[in-house]
Amino acid sequence: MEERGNISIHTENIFPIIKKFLYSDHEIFLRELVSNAVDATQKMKRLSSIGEFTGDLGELKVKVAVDKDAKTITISDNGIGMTAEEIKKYINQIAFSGATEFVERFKDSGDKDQIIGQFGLGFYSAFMVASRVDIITKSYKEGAEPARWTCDGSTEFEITDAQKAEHGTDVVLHVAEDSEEFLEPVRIRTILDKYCKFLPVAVEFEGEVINNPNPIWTKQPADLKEEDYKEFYKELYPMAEPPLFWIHLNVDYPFNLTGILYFPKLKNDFEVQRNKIQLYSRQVFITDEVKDVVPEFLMLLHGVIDSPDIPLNVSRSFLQADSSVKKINTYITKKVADKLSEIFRKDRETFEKNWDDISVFVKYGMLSDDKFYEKAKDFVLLQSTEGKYYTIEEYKALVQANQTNKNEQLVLLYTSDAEKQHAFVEAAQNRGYDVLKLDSVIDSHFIGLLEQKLEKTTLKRVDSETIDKLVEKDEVKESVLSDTEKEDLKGVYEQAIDNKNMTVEVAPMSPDDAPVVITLPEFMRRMKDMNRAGGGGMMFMGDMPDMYNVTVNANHPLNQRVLKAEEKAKLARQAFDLALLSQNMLSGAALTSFVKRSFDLMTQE
Ligand SMILES: Nc1ncnc2c1ncn2[C@@H]1O[C@H](COP(=O)(O)OP(=O)(O)OP(=O)(O)O)[C@@H](O)[C@H]1O
Repeated sequence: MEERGNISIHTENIFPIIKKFLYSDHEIFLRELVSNAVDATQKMKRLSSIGEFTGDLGELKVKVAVDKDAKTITISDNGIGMTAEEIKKYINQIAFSGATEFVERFKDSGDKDQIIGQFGLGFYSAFMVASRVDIITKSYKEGAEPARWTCDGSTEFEITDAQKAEHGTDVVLHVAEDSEEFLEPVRIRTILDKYCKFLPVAVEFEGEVINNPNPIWTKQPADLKEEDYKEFYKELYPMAEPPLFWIHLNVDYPFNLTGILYFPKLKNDFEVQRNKIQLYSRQVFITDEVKDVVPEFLMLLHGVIDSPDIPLNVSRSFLQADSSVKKINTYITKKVADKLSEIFRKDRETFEKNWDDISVFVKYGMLSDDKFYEKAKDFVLLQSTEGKYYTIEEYKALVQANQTNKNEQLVLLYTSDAEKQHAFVEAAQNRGYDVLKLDSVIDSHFIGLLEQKLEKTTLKRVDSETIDKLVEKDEVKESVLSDTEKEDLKGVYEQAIDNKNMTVEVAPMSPDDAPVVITLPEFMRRMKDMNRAGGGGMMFMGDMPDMYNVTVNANHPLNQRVLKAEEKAKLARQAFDLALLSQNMLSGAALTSFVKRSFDLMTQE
C-alpha cells in the first residue's frame, strides 16, 4: 500500500502558523500527544470491559522516549491504534479541520495568554516542534494491517505499509532544528511533570513511571483519611507547611467538577501565595492561572480543580461570561463558606486556633462577595485585646449595656496597635469597655464593611477621642475650675505647645483620667487612610499633616497646680510631653528637651 495525497486542498496551509504562534508554549505538544495516547489506552480498556475486545489487555501504558542522535521524540501507546482508513478519517480530516478551526480562531489574537491552556490544537501541535511526523500504528481489530503515516509539515501526506506486532500507536517526531531544546531529557521530564503528573494511565519515561494515575481528588471522600489529604498536599507543594484544613469538591450536576482546595497557612505576602491552584481537565494539567475560574478571594487557597466543563479553548474575556464558569464560581464559594461554617460549629476550638491564619481570607471574602458575607457573618470572629474570640452577635451582646451611647448607637472600640495605644486601651478597660484588636492591613476595610452592614453601630479607634467622648453618655461632668480658670489654662497650654496642628480644649474629666490626652479624630484618620489606599477623591488630604486634639483634664489636680505655679508653661509642656511619650510620639529635639526639663524639675523639688 502506498498512497500520497493532500490533507486539504481548500484551506490555506496552517503549518507555518502552527509553528509560529503560541511560541512560548510550544511545550504543550507533549501534553497533547500524551493525552491522545492515554485516551487510546483508555478506549482499549472500555472495549475490553464491554466485550468488544476479548484478547489480553496487558499492562496499559504510555511511553515517551528521546533519541538525541536520531533527533526524535517518540510517544508510544498500546491503545486501540488505527487502520489506514481511520488515519485518513481521524488524522487527515477530523484532526486537521479541528486544528484549522483552532488556528483560524486564534491566529490573529496578539496575546497568546488570551487562550486558556491552548486546548484544542490536538495532534497537529506536533508541528510546533517537529519538521516531520510519522505515525506507526496498528488497530486492535482482528486482522488489521499496520500502517505508517508521514507528513513533513506541508499539506501533503503519505500512507504506506508498516511493521508493527502489537496494537497501539507510535508517534515519532523528527525534531526541527530550532526546537532541539526538546531533545534534552531534563526538559522532557520537566514538561511531563508539569502536565502529565496525574494522568490516569501510567506514563513511562527513561524506565520510570512519572505519574500518579490515581490522585486522591478522583476518589470518594469517604474512602480517604486525613493523612491522604496531607500527603497529597505535600506531593503538590513539597516545600510548604502543612495545610490548616481542606475541602473535597465533588459535583456532577449541573456541571462536572472535582478537586481539593486547601487552606494554607497564610504568609503576609499575598502575591507569593497566588497561582497555587492548579486547573486540570480530566487529570490533564491545563494551567495554574485560575484567575477567571475561581473567585478572586479564593485564589489564596491552594490545591486542584478538575473540570472538563471549563471551556479551555476560548479567550479569557469569554470565559468570564461563560455560564458554567459562573456556576462553578458560585459553587466553590458556597462550598468554602459551608466548610468554614461546619468547622466553626463542630469544633470551635480548632476554628479559633486557626483564626489568625484564616481571618484575612474570610474578611477578604466578605468584602468582595456579598453572598459570602451573608454566610460568613455568623462565623467571622472578633478578637478582643484580652485574646478572647467572639462572633459579631456575641460581641454585640457583650458590650451592649456599657457601650451604647446617648444616641442609641452601639460603639465598638478597637486598637490598631495595642502596644502604641496602650494608654488608651487601659483607660477604656478601666471604664469597663472592651477593646477589639483590628490591626491587619485588611482591617481598615473590614471596619468600614461592618459599619455599613451593622445597624446602629459605629467603630472607633480607641485613641480617637478622650474616654468620655468615645462612648458619649448623657451625664454632665462637673468642673472644679471656673470658666475663666479654664480659659486661662487653655491659654497656658496653647503657649506651651505652640503648634498649629494641635487644637487645645479644656474639659472636665474624671480626676483619675490622664491630665492631658492627645487624640487623632477617627474621621480625619480614615480619610487619610483612604487616600493612602488610593481611594477617596479628596487627594489633598493625603498630604496634610495630622491634626490632633489635645484635651486638658480640668479636674486633674495637676492642672489645678499648673494654674497656680510660677513656671506655668514649663509644667504644662511637661504634662503635654508626657502625653506624647505615652503615645510614642516624642522624638528628636523634643525628646531631648523633655529629658533635660525633667532633670531640672527633679532638681528643683
Ligand atoms: N495515539 C493515538 N491512538 C489512536 N488514535 C489516535 C491517537 N492520536 C490521535 N488519534 C485519533 O486522532 C483523533 C484526533 O486527535 P486530536 O488530538 O487532533 O484531537 P482530539 O484528541 O480528538 O481532541 P483534542 O486533542 O482537541 O482534545 C483522535 O480523536 C483519535 O481518534
